[in-house]
Amino acid sequence: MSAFVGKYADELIKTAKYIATPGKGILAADESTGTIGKRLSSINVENIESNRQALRELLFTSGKALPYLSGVILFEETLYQKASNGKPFVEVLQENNIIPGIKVDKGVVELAGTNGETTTQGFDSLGARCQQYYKAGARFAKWRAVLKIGPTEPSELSIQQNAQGLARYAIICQENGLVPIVEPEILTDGSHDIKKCAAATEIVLAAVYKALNDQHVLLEGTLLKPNMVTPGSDSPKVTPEVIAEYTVTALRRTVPPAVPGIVFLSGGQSEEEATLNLNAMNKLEVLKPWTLSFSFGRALQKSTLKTWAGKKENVEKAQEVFLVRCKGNSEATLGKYTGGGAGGLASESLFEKGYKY
Ligand SMILES: O=P(O)(O)OC[C@H]1O[C@](O)(COP(=O)(O)O)[C@@H](O)[C@@H]1O
Repeated sequence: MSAFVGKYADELIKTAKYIATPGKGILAADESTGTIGKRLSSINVENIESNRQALRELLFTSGKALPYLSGVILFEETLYQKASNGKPFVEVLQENNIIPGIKVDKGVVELAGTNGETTTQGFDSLGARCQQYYKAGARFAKWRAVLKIGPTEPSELSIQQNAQGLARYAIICQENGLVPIVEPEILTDGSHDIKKCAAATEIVLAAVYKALNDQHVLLEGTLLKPNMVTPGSDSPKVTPEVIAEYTVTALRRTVPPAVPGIVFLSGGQSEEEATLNLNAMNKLEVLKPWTLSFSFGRALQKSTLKTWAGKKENVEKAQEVFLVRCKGNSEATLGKYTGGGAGGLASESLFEKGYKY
């Protein structure tokens, strides 16, 4: 069995490697219209295109924060939007050496006969959409599979369906020049301990890499976006060092060294927690053959969003707050974060029970 080496192979490898540059990470700004609506309503801002554009412009023109980013994930609407000076967002990012990426999944649907487990939709004309997105300047993609922990979950059905789905998505992206970010997110909901999360994470990742291999995916041209291994949201918290130990162990057991980078999701952790956990992983003195970095949505944007509050006069202040988070996470990719980033605001938990994206 060998990997598919199509016409984009060299470019895929180069792109994935660049995104995984130590000291840089990904801003996940790919919230679908429904999800961004929730974020905007938290600051009493209406979910209309001009407000979505204004938020994205604030982020993408945060001059000093941009050197800490290697990629930004966009939602389709944003890929074709422009800054208020008329420059397409794609160009704004490229000029700052940030690779534009695109969310290509279409959300999740329930798997019949399960206890609320899901599979991800979006295969219809996926190849054609990837071609269009490549033409528009995207060079990587994201597809999110969602799994949960329960008495009998994740079930074998959900593990297999989601692994196959991620692998099929990944190879279609590679055939069309986009580096696939493979995201099997195990939700943090529940009262389980960290060991249970570790076991679920290992089982899921092992299935994902088997499926990627079966579908001839070129691992060197992919990135992984996993959950960190933590206790369930209804269990007592543990230190970043414990999270780091369990997370890195699970990854070392399942993710091949051919994968250049692992970029974590934040999954409802507070901004500060997510940064401290990433930092602790990078401080661990064990062999880690991949870059460990971030692809945070909420944990990069929450305090920025609050500071902005939808008001033009707050843009500059909000960009300063965004810089603090980006710089802190950049330091965390090198194990050099000393903490205390943005004060109280950044320590608020972003977790919502049974969160529907
Ligand atoms: O359900 P949606 O709209 O795709 O959004 C899911 C969000 O979750 C992510 O995959 C991870 O975000 P978090 O870091 O906030 O957990 C984002 O990339 C994405 O915006």
